[in-house]
Formats: sequence, structure tokens, C-alpha cells
Amino acid sequence: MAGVLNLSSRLRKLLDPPDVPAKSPNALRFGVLGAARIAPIALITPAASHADVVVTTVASRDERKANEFAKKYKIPTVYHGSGCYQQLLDDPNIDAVYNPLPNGLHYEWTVKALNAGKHVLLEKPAANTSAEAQQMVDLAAQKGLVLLEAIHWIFHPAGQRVKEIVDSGELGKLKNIQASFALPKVPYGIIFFEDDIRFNYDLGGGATMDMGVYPLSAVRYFSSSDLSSVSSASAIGHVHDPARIDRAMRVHLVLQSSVEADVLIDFAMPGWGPFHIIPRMPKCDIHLELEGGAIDFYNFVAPTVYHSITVKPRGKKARVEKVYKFKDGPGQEWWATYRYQLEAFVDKVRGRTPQTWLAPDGPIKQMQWVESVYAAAEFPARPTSAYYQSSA
Ligand SMILES: NC(=O)C1=CN([C@@H]2O[C@H](COP(=O)(O)OP(=O)(O)OC[C@H]3O[C@@H](n4cnc5c(N)ncnc54)[C@H](OP(=O)(O)O)[C@@H]3O)[C@@H](O)[C@H]2O)C=CC1
Ligand SMILES: O=C1OC[C@@H](O)[C@H](O)[C@H]1O
Repeated sequence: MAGVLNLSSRLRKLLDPPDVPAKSPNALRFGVLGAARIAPIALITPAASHADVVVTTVASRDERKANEFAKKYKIPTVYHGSGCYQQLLDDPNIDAVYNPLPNGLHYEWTVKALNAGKHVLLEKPAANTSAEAQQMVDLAAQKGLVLLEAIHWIFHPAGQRVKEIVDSGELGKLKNIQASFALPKVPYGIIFFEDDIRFNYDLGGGATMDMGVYPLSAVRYFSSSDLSSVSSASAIGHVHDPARIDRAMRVHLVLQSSVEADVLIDFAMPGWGPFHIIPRMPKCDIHLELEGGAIDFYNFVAPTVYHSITVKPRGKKARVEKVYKFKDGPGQEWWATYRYQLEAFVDKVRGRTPQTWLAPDGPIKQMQWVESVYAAAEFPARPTSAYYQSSA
């Protein structure tokens, strides 16, 4: 009963967090590039409970969409039309930019934002290629600006607790990881639309680019190791562009630490039963095999909703842990992964030491892994952006 009450209280506050009584007078002013669907979840809602963040500006190419978005989310300044993204970057009243544009535009608008002197919270994956990611990371360092690729789940205490157990040696050496993020096949419009950016090759689409960021980052994070090789990879093409857009990807990875990993990514797992009409349950799990036992981490991407960490020492009784809040650290049980991430971003901008921060070369490694997966599956690399080519 207590579990159900906690769940309901957490969900209520997750979806409608209490506003802070007052924002600080010099709160960090965020501008949002594009009226993207993810922006309310990843920035606008988390910002409501952060005293040092205000979302002041949105730029959307379409005037009506721009105004509707601004009205709905109470954003005072709006730019629209063909030059609106640059107008936002030129606005001296903005300190930080949130970039949730399609993946293929991440590089161009992040480079432009950094050149305009703005800190950048950048949606995942950082770019279309590792070379683009490298340039962005170098530019941010050169300018002394904060650039964070939004691998939000790592900022939540649940993922960090799993890492702590792995690194503690309680279960011995890590041997194998199975990481899955896969959604059931449902009619268009329920999860994705037919013309979604995820299915557009030129915009950097593909399941490995999109959902793959999660299990691949989990393998990197829990193993603390780089990739040695992709020993097998099999892709299922998306119906609209089967040779270039992966609907699903299944890979076996060998890491430099000799840990091995199986990764499954799927935008639309077919149903089962007669005519495949019974939808499958989403998969969002990490299974870690260690010398002395195993750990199952359920729902690693959205742990605030619900998660479980089942620790199974070999020959002993299993235990289940749930960690919604740090013992000593920022946060509330209802904080979304995005809220923990925003806390860290602001701490970094303000010159404080965040509870968690990601290695500067993380976005580069992440894209190198994605490139290796596509190469092994004999799928083309995502296209280098025209802006990168013109500025190289
Ligand atoms: N961290 C997370 O949990 C999640 C991250 N993401 C990431 O966020 C990014 C955006 O995803 P999502 O919000 O689902 O995408 P949307 O399609 O909803 O938003 C993308 C925005 O980009 C702008 N845009 C600019 N050029 C184009 C173009 N040629 N075609 C389409 N849109 C364009 C549009 O803004 P406008 O027209 O207003 O100018 C649009 O609203 C992706 O990088 C994705 O990987 C997505 C979901 C979850
Ligand atoms: O969290 C997510 O789930 C669904 C994906 O398509 C999205 O881009 C991702 O970030």
C-alpha cells in the first residue's frame, strides 16, 4: 500500500512539480531552439522547480506554432520565421541554449550557439558523426562554455547506485552486460508519427542514433570501458527507408576490458499471438553478470516513474533496492532524470562541482560506438552536416 501511495505522489509531482516560491534575480536565462516535443519534458517542467533557471525564449520556424508554444509554457520572448534560430542566439538576454533540434542539425546550431557565447544543453545524440562531436567538444573547451549532451538517466541516483554496486566489488568482476531499449509496434501517432525525424536519414534518424544512445551509454557507463569491436550486428530496416534507417538493431560488443555486451534497440517490436496483434511490453532493462552474481536494473531510462535494482549474489538471497533520492546530494523522490541533469548543468555553469558530470569526451565516444555499430551492420554512417563540410 505504501508503495502505491509513494508511486502516486511521485507521479503527481513528476508531472506537475511544485514551482519554487521565487526565481533568483539573476537566474540563468534559457532559450529553446525549436518548439520540440521533448522541450517541456526535458527543460521547461524541470526548470519550474529550479530557482536559478528561467526559460525566457523560444524560436520556432512557424509563427503560429511559436506563439502557441510560448503561450502554453508562459515563455515571454518568441522568435519565428526563417532566421529565428540565429535571432535567438544573437539575443544578449540569453545565457544558455537548449538544442532539441533533429540530430542532423545538432552540430550546426550548437557550434553557432557556442560561437554566440552561450552554454549549451544539447539533446542526444550529440551529432551525426564523431568528427562533429569532437569539434563541438573542442569549441566548448576553447570558449570556456558548458556543453552537455543530455544523457539524462545517468544523473539519477538509481543508475548511480547500480554503478556503485558494480564498482564496489561486492559481486566480483563484471563479465557481461545485456542492455535493451525497445518499444512495442503501435499505430503511427501513438508513439511516433510516420514523418517523424527519427525515420529521416538526412536528419540523422535511425533506432541506433535515437534509442540506441541509452543502452550504448549504459554499457559504457557500467563497464567504464571503451569499445574493442562490434563482433556481430544485425539491423532490421525501417519500412520507409530499409537500407538506411534501422527500425531495430541487435549487436554483440567486445569491450577493451574484455567485458562483452548484447544490446537490443527497437522502435517497433512486432506483437505476438495470432496475426501479431498482442503488443509486447516495452523493454528498458540492464542485466549485469558478474563473477559472483548478477544485477537486474529495470526501467533505467525513466527511473522516477518506477524502477527496481535486483542484486543476486550467487548462492545467497537476492535483495531489491529502489533509489529515488541521493542520501547526501541534491534532489527529491519526484525529480525526473531531466531535473537531476538540469541541477548538474546549472552547477557547472555557476562554477560549482555538480553531483555528477560526464567525461568531456563522452559525446565523441558515444558517436564512435554508433558509427561502429552501423559499419558492422553494413548500414551507412549518418550524413555529415552541410555546415560541418562548409566550415571544415
Ligand atoms: N532526452 C530525451 O529523453 C529525448 C531526447 N530527444 C531528442 O530531442 C531531439 C528532438 O526530438 P523530438 O522533440 O522528438 O522532435 P520534434 O520533431 O518534436 O522536434 C524537433 C524540432 O526541430 C525543429 N526543426 C528544425 N528543422 C527541422 C526539420 N528539418 N524537420 C523537423 N524539425 C525541424 C522543429 O522546430 P520548429 O519547427 O518549431 O522550428 C521541431 O519542433 C532529438 O535529437 C531527439 O533525439 C527526443 C525525445 C526524448
Ligand atoms: O527517451 C526516449 O525514448 C524514445 C525515443 O525515441 C527518444 O528519442 C528517447 O530519447
